Amino acid sequence: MAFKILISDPLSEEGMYPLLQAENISIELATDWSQEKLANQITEYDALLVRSQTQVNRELITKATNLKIIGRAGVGVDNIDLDAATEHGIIVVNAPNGNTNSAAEHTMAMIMALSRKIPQAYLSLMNKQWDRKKYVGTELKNKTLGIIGLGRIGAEVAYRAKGQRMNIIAYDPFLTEDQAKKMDIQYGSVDEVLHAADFITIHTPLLKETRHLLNADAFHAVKPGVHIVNCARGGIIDEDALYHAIQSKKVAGAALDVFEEEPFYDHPLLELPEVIATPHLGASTFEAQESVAIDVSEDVIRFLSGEAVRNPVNLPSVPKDILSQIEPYFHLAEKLGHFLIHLANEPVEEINLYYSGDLSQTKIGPITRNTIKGLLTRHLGEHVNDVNALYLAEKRGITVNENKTSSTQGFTNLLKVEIITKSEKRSVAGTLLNGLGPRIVKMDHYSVDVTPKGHLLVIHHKDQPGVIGKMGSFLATQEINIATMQVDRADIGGEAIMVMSVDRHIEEKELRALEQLEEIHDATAIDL
Ligand SMILES: NC(=O)C1=CN([C@@H]2O[C@H](COP(=O)(O)OP(=O)(O)OC[C@H]3O[C@@H](n4cnc5c(N)ncnc54)[C@H](O)[C@@H]3O)[C@@H](O)[C@H]2O)C=CC1
Ligand SMILES: O=C(O)C(=O)COP(=O)(O)O
Repeated sequence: MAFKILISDPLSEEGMYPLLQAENISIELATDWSQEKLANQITEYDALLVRSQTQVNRELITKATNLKIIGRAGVGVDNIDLDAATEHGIIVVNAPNGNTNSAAEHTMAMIMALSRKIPQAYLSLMNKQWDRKKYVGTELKNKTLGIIGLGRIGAEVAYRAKGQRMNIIAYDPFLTEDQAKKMDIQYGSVDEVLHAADFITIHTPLLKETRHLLNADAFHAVKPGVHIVNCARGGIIDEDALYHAIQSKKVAGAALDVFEEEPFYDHPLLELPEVIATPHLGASTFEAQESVAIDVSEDVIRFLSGEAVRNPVNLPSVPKDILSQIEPYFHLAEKLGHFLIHLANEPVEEINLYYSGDLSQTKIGPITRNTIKGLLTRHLGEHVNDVNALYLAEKRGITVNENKTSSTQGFTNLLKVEIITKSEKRSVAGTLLNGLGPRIVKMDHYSVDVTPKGHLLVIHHKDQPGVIGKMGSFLATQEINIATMQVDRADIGGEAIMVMSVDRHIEEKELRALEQLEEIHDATAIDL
């Protein structure tokens, strides 16, 4: 199958090399397309690659009926409606590491340009002014740099600023006092950072909690003469509040790379001589662009080839070593879910998963998602995937419970899936046999040994002589060949089951004809 990839923001050509080399992938550049054209054409594409410009909003996602993956060649995903992507089963991946250095270096360049008024002095010189008094700056040495958000970029900025002999005070909800000590920086709350810092730099994502984090109240709390730097996201600073804080001289200056609305030309902030600005250039280096484009291209290729991605945004990421342990169970889990849903005669209200043996020792979330995907696909179709499976279950009011148990029933690993409907409880259990692959080993309270593959026929019948013969004759008259057969019963002469694998799909009318046989209670065809 050939996949079509649309690239709607400028990506490094060298970084696209993995895509150009991949088989079955065609690329189209849409960097000059309007949002309207994008919305009209997006349905043709399997993957969309963007940076920060393209607005991947709900409207676009709703029209993207074939889209499977959105790749963000960079960190911030605030231009992508993640909820809409998840609801539509579209995985979002980013490239979180490739531009860290560049963003940190740009931040340092901004801090230094701001402290020494380099852009203003340059402009003045270009206007044939030789003004040495007006552009007297401040040293960084022994000044305090307040960092809000000490993630990848914030930490790199701290490291570099220490090279400038600055004192660092930082706040991050994940930063402990111990960690701060190890990094030889001071730990502080947001208020403490605001009070102590001569320069404040922000390195958080734009979230509900960080929107207008630096607002009029914050500018009220800062040290007079503070310099503000934002190379993270527009919207974290309230631009009007910053304008007033600079006008009132509470804030001495600001260096801004990002803005609430981009492109950003007409805001009064840009008319203030204390403000220096760049047009969102933090990640714009050859090195960073090549790196993020390679990372995101490789993840898109992995995903389209059915492999696990490295940098998922709307799925919890799983460390590589754990993923290699659990990936073999994905197939078993999906087949168990798909098998079990055929046994439900009423809407499912609850799904319980019981993990035992080796499985009780590992990360089970991704296995659960694959089980639910298998279960829901029967009625919801192929758009269910491990990105939206849990969301779709929840939307339908189905409760999903995961349990780890010690009861292995003799297997080294066992996954039992149970569904509860208004009036019944049905279950199926499977294992991964070393070297032999997945097996279904239990159906309700019956023991079986079935490879979850191909066309299966499940029969509930009365345990009495001749039933198997009758079944065989009936199938023979329909020219249905039996490949394997399993039988189990509760008690002699009581309720029994047969699970057969057969060579073709069994039609509904053939199932109903089977049920006309006296000893057969019900017959279900399951194609796995
Ligand atoms: N200007 C540019 O071109 C670039 C901008 N960025 C932006 O820089 C920001 C940081 O990127 P990374 O360091 O890679 O991300 P990261 O995820 O490694 O770090 C973000 C940190 O912010 C912290 N945080 C979250 N809420 C907070 C709050 N309320 N107060 C304080 N800290 C909070 C998190 O705990 C995390 O440690 C992102 O917004 C990203 O989009 C990234 C690359 C280039
Ligand atoms: O990675 C990020 O978050 C950035 O802001 C970089 O944005 P860009 O890819 O240069 O449009």
